[in-house]
Amino acid sequence: MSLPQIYIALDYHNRIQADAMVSQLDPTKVGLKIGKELFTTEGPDWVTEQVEKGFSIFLDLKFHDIPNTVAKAVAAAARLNVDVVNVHASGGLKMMQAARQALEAFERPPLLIAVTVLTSMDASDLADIGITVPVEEQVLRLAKLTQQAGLDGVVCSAQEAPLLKRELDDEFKLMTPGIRPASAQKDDQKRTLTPLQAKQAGVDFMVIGRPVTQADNPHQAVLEILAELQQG
Ligand SMILES: O=c1ccn([C@@H]2O[C@H](COP(=O)(O)O)[C@@H](O)[C@H]2O)c(=O)[nH]1
Repeated sequence: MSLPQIYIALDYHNRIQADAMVSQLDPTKVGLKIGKELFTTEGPDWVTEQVEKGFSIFLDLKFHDIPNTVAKAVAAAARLNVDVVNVHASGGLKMMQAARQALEAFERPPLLIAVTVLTSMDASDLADIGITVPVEEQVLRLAKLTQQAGLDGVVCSAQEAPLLKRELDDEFKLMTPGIRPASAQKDDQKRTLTPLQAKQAGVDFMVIGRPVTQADNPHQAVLEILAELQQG
């Protein structure tokens, strides 16, 4: 089964808001990205409801812990029949290998990807945590480590897609948040591209949240993004 090109980030506090949004979305056109806030409030049953409606789900819980804990968390996520799960690459090689191994028992495992450098960070944010190399270098380093651990791809900015597609296996998937239509505000995102630019940069999947969820007409906002992508 092929996965949708766009995942809508449902950063809502509870199911009342999220259900209202989901009812405007077409599971044949977009997937849903469920993150920490909604998952913590509504839990796995709400995720299962969305799977049963036919949506492809990216469960974006960004696990980052000791290898044993992450392996068990990733397996628990896979039992929800979601299509994509993730960890933080900065958890290290052994943590990622343990996560990979935990999915071996599944007949149809989700894609397992790792966050490189959050799209809300730039070089000065990296310097704050002691990383003084350019952002692209750090993203590439973590992406190579992720590939070495046998994962399926990374979360990165679309800005890094040309570099990663050049340096890594073409099958290695790129999931890119920080997507902003030209008219949208950047919010807390620092490394952004428009949907069309991201497509032309070679990304596999895009995550789009506020430009859709905060739009006056979310359904129309999705249609406009899909139309933009048809151009490229
Ligand atoms: O590097 C990352 C990793 C994850 N995210 C998540 O994607 C969405 C983006 O939402 P927008 O409203 O389009 O900014 C959000 O849920 C983040 O948790 C990311 O932005 N960057």
